[in-house]
Amino acid sequence: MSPADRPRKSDDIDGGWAKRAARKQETRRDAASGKSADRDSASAGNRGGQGNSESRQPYRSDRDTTGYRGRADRRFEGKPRRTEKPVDRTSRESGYGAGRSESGRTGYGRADRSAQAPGGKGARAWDDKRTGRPEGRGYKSDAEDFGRRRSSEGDSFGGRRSSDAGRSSGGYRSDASGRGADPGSGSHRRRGADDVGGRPERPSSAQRSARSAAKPVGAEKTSGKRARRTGSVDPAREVALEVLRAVRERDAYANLVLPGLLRDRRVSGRDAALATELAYGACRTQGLLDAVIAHGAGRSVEEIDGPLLDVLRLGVYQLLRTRIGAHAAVDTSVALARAEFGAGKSGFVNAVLRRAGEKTAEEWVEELAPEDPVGRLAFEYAHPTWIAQAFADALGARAGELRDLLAADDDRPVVHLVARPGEITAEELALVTGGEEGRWSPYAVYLEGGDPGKLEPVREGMAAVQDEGSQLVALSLTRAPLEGPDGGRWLDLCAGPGGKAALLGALAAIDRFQVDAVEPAEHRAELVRKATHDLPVRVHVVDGRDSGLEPGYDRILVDAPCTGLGALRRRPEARWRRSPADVRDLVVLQRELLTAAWDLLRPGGVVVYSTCSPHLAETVSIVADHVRRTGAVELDTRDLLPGVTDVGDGPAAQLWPHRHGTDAMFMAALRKPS
Ligand SMILES: C[S@@+](CC[C@H](N)C(=O)[O-])C[C@H]1O[C@@H](n2cnc3c(N)ncnc32)[C@H](O)[C@@H]1O
Repeated sequence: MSPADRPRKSDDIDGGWAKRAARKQETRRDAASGKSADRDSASAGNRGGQGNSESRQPYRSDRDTTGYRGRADRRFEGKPRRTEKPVDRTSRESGYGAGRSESGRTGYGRADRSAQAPGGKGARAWDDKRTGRPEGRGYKSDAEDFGRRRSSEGDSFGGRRSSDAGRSSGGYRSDASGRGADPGSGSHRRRGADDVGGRPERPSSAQRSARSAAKPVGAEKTSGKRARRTGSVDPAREVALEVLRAVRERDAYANLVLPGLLRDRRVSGRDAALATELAYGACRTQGLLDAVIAHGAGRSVEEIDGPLLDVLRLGVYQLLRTRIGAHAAVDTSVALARAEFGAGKSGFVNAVLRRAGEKTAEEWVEELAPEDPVGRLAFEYAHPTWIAQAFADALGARAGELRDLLAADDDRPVVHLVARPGEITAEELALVTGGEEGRWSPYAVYLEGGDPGKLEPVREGMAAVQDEGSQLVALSLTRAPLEGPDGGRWLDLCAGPGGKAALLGALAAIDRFQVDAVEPAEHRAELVRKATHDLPVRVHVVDGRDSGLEPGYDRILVDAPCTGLGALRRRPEARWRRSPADVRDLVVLQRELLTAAWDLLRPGGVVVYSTCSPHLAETVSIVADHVRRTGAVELDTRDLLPGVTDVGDGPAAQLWPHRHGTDAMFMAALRKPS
């Protein structure tokens, strides 16, 4: 039986988690104060194969009546637990249709208005006029709730989509599902010329006072005096604009830049949530936005100055993909442009946005999308056509699911945690975090919101953020049947940043096995070291194609460098950075890495080849070529994923965001004939 399949849930979880967390803290304190290493090793558990038998089943033997259950009950007293609440998984995981309106609009207008005028009566009256709700009916608290939420993209900040907020905050749900879900109804859906026509509405006094503290983007570099004088740019949009600029000018990753900016500018709560939505949303939908901008400007976007284009993208995103009021979208964009470039260019921004606001997103799709079905869907869901085509090819006979897939790809992913085997069970982790146990991996927990970095089990290294699909890849390696006994030599040939190496290491520790982890990039190797520091994992900073490691491994994971097309939802700008040329380059490396792994594998051993891309050239083509060249025996990978449905016709397995709620991970298990 592989370690992954051992009984994992304690009969009684009292004491286990809390006691182990306390031990870890004690160990760290002792280490800091130089206390005996003997006691450290005795109390910290038994890593790296040096331990006693407790390391094999630590959470079974580890009980304490003062422990976990009592503490958890006290800690979560009065709070609803997600495990006790029926959850509409289908709607959350296939996301788009239920979670967002058909038009892709999100409910950020509410948060936005609150951000501009916290509790401000003027802004609220305006809001209520447009929504038809009785004045003052609780939108502020909805927005606050929304502001506290986060996405897995945002690392430490960010908001979840309106529908998610609605699920937990009651009042907002009917609003989102009623008005937002129907593309043809509701006061926010269609904006006539009166909404955006003429000059933008003068902001309310509450809006003006909330904005007055804001310092315009790039004020120091560009037009500081003018910017300070106008003083009408809100901090959320300033930050979002800076993210767009960093992505465009420096090829930065939005989800790496944003948290630092929010911290530096002290933007938090609702403003942080709004900044996150605007920055990520505008990055993600760039293709659609640019088509509308080019149409409105009467020239291609390449002919528009980059910084000005950023302002336009931010504005058009608000107009087409959020329920932020048209006048607020235009007004704030014009203010940003004026602060940055002066009155002349702000007039250009005003004109382009007015044109963009003359139609809904659906109407722009009707007018501007290509006619072929894949190109049209790609345009509608703001994906490059070649990527949508690659998805359709990988879906094969079920290419009819392309719309669902693209929609799920546009949705913010739910945060998945992995409960480190031997440290904490998924059941315990779900209770501690208020999360929900995963559907497919015995170690997965879904988190509704919040910053996972602040959770105690994560801080203590007992759990980590990891997509459930990635967990299944690591588990499939440990479950694959070998010929002959497992000698306990495992290899992760492409390990950085170490998510799968950590799960493999935790499972290996239970059997006192050893994992070698290869990563050629030093900074990524350092991340592997951090992720696996208390596990039996040795990190080698070498090229996997020429590692110099001793052959004879029982199990090898080749989680190959790939285009990442299966994880686009995690990297807002990624889809516009990739090109078909990347595929051509990467398949060469992928083939070479799989060959190198094969040479390091013992007869009867198993390689799992995986990618976070469903592109056929990176997946089944690589495997078929390898089988042809080496005579590898292709195992039925579906057998290694018990309970996971709908992963294809085999022998390889393909996960999908719209079917499984995971990244689109591909995996194939290959055994070397004895
Ligand atoms: C898809 S990522 C692996 C993710 C990792 N398994 C995890 O779960 O955290 C691919 C990794 O392969 C590394 N890589 C790139 N070229 C490589 C090579 N020639 N040999 C080994 N690893 C390589 C990349 O630096 C990257 O960290």
